[in-house]
Amino acid sequence: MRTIDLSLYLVLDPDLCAGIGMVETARAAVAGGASVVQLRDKHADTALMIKTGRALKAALSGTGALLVVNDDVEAAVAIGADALHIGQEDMDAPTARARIGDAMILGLSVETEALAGRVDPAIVDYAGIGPVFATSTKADHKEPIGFDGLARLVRACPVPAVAIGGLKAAHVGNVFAAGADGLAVVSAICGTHDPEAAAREIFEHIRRVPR
Ligand SMILES: Cc1ncc(COP(=O)(O)OP(=O)(O)O)c(N)n1
Ligand SMILES: Cc1nc(C(=O)O)sc1CCOP(=O)(O)O
Ligand SMILES: [Mg+2]
Repeated sequence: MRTIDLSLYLVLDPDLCAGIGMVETARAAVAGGASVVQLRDKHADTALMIKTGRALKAALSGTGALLVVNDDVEAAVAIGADALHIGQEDMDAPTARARIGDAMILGLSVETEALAGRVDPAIVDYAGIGPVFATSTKADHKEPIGFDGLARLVRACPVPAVAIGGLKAAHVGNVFAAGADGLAVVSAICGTHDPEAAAREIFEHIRRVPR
């Protein structure tokens, strides 16, 4: 059984993290309560993804936090990442599963109710659902779905779900009320003057959610 604690899911951005770097940002966020760290670098080639991913894997070792690699299946396998995350336009889920084997967690982006209903729980372990709000972090994001849309997609989706897109600490209650298992954030942590404190603030909101 491939399981993942989606409660506080940090997605790294090399530009927003430029001050202290992605590895130090990840370390700080995990100290503040992040349960997952995704390496997302849209400009890196596979060699750089592998180099950064290995450094992240070493930094996360022993913390319990999981390392996810975005888009690059070859890098995910070479790093020995805990998970690969793909979008609808990256690769189909059966192909990704065949490439990563049975043990690695597979996450899939889902932007509509129809796509949520088509997720195969035998292949995909969690869904990234969004964008909840418009965000400048991802220029090519789809139409925002809001919390009502999030709730609809979560209901239609047969696997655990993490909400993404424009989310901040103040949204934690709405995210869990919509039925999601956690929130994925970039700018709420990356590039803040104190990523550990930023993560801790979100984590404290999560701890107070009645579950
Ligand atoms: C947790 C999570 N959810 C959604 C995405 C977006 O994936 P995708 O649609 O493939 O877009 P890019 O991130 O690759 O630009 C994600 N990365 N993580
Ligand atoms: C990486 C990503 N994927 C999205 C999606 O909707 O699939 S939105 C997004 C960026 C989220 O950044 P921020 O937390 O700074 O708004
Ligand atoms: Mg992608």
